[in-house]
Amino acid sequence: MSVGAADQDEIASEQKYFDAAWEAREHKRQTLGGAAGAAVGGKASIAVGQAAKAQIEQLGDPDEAVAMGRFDQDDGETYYVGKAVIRDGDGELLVISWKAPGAAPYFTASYDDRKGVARKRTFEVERNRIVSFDDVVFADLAERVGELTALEHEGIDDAVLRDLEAGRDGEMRDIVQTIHSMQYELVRSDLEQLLIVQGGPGTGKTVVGLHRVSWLLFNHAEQLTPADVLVIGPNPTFTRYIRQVLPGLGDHQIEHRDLRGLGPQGSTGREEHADVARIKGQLRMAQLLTRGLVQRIRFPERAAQLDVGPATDVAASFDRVEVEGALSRSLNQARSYNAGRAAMRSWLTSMVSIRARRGVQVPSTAIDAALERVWPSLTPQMFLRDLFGSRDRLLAAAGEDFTAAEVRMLFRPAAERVSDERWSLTDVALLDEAEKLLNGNGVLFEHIVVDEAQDLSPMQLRSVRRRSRSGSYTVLGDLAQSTGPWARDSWDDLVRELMFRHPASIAPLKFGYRVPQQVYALAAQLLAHSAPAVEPLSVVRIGPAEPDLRQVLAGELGAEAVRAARDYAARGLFVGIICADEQRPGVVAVLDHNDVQYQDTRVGALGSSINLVGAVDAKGLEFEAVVVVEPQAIAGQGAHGLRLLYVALTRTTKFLTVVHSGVVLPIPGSDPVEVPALQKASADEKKPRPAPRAVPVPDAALDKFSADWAAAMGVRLAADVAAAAQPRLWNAIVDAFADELERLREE
Ligand SMILES: Nc1ncnc2c1ncn2[C@@H]1O[C@H](COP(=O)(O)OP(=O)(O)OP(=O)(O)O)[C@@H](O)[C@H]1O
Repeated sequence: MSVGAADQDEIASEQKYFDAAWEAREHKRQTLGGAAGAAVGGKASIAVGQAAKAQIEQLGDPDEAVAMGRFDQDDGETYYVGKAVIRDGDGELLVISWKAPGAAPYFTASYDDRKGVARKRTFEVERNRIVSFDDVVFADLAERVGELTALEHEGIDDAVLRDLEAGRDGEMRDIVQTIHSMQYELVRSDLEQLLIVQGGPGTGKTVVGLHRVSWLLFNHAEQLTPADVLVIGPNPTFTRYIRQVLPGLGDHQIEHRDLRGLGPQGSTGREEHADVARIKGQLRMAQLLTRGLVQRIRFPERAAQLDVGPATDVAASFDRVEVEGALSRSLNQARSYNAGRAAMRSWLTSMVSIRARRGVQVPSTAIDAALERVWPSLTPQMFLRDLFGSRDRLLAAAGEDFTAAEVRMLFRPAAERVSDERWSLTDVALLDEAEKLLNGNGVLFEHIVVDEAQDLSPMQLRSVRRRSRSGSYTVLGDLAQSTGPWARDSWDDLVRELMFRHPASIAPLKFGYRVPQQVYALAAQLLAHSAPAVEPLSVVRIGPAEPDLRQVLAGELGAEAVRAARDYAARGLFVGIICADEQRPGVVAVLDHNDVQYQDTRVGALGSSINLVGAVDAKGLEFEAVVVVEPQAIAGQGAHGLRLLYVALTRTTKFLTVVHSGVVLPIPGSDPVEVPALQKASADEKKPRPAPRAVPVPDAALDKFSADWAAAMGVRLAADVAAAAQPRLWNAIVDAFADELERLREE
């Protein structure tokens, strides 16, 4: 219930409390600011200054309200809950942090399990001024249990609905004030696990993942610093959309990366056929790369010996047997290609100094030139360009794992210069693999959040896995939105690829916060055809309008879409035009012809008014009004086009216009799907909450990982040893794997 005029006294008294807390917080900010400013020379002084700065950041914005709610316990105690803890001059707690265990009742109390809470109050504020508040008195709810709406049953109160009505722009906001108890349980669940959050569009997966990071940093400060956390999203636009959430929660310097840049070289938009993308996403590519790289280490064909120094003045010579012996030893002892190369260089340097004529100084360039002939210096980009640009190299590296046809598909002419080579999204994971083979593992993270994880290929998962120190992840995704070459119908393979050391669990989120009832009723018609195993979600609110379905001639799709978008924008709404690739030029032509200001999200950011978004890139984003152009074309984009259309139709928080040339939902005649609507459901329809599903950890999880590693490193090559031209070298490779396995076991 909301306050009326009679509650003004109550607001005034609350305001006094807010004012006092604000004074205390700002006083602390000033004191800390003084400490930060005074920290000039000296290590200790700088450390104090940095600590002070970090504390200031955690206080949040001076304009922000000191608290978002409070709860009154049965024992008469009242706690105000805010983003940061605030104490008065005597050290008395005025506000507790939402992340503190003591704040849990604010999020978890319900009418049937009050957790000792009599009343929960949620404030509506403008800066630090209280405008209104909503009270939930749990005893009242329990008394009227028979009359409760389904929303009240589920603990979704007026404050949530009010929050959802708020305007949207190009940046995601935090939801601290209204985190639902199911979301809160996920936010605070164990650090030491692979947690997979499966939920339909707009169920709050992303916000849950980000709030979980903030909660974990606060509650596991001894184990986790901001530098230990990595957040991975699908593309740069999405990363920009979410990147203010954690700073808004007081957590700065957390690394955000996107799949297009998760490696030593980002994607530069190379297009490739889905079949090629599919091959390149498979784990056997790791073996191909390993073999391809090892094959770069060899005694020069047809050469009788390896000479150091110019032909006219050779300083030292080595025969095939001794060079191959040295190559084997160097490879055997090394953890990476470049570490082996350094070992080989040391050997050459010391041997040359022994063999060179007394008094002759052999320049290091001569040693480098000889080394280059047997063990070339490579970057990931050089290595992959050479490999994909040579049928012979590909065939040799493919071994028996790839058919000749597959090798032909992998081949592409190499660009003249490495810097001109264009890289596809799937290349990024291969470049990352190459980087690991060349230089060993890079920075490791204690906790990794992976958003929109439903589309990741095994090679991309391997890229993620490589960055994990301990197997602690939060994976967010929706199987019903899984599209592309790696569309999946279960999380099993992802668990297999990512899990080590810690157990895995899959937890559902089922309440749809973003999409209004009328819009979801349309989108959910697709589910039975596109993802029959996935339950439609329960929508928490009714929107302002039915979907606006506009049929036009095929040639007028762009014009009508732009007209609809401009009308929405003229009303001050944040708009997304979502279309298939084939419709894009038509829409762009109309936008440009009419001088419409818009942002193309392909360039990596959202604008504040009209945005043009590809159906794939729309994943994870939301707008106040969405114009979906020609659903049939979106549905025709790839094998999981209906899922892509489902994504497009579920991006709006308020209005949806579908501009089509005849078909709104391109599915064979089907019965309408009953969408569970919390707004409409009666009280006794309350369903039990699904519990997180634990995925048992196979005893052999670590062994399995080791086996994968061995396979990827090419242990299967053992079979090739007999046929190999350089048996000693191959034996060394196999020995090197044994070494790697041993190291992994120790880890
Ligand atoms: N408890 C909540 N209170 C208020 N708003 C919420 C709550 N949970 C989610 N939302 C809002 O719902 C919208 C969707 O959230 P989010 O993007 O995290 O969903 P998602 O499940 O990741 O969606 P998608 O599957 O499309 O990626 C956001 O605007 C978010 O702020």
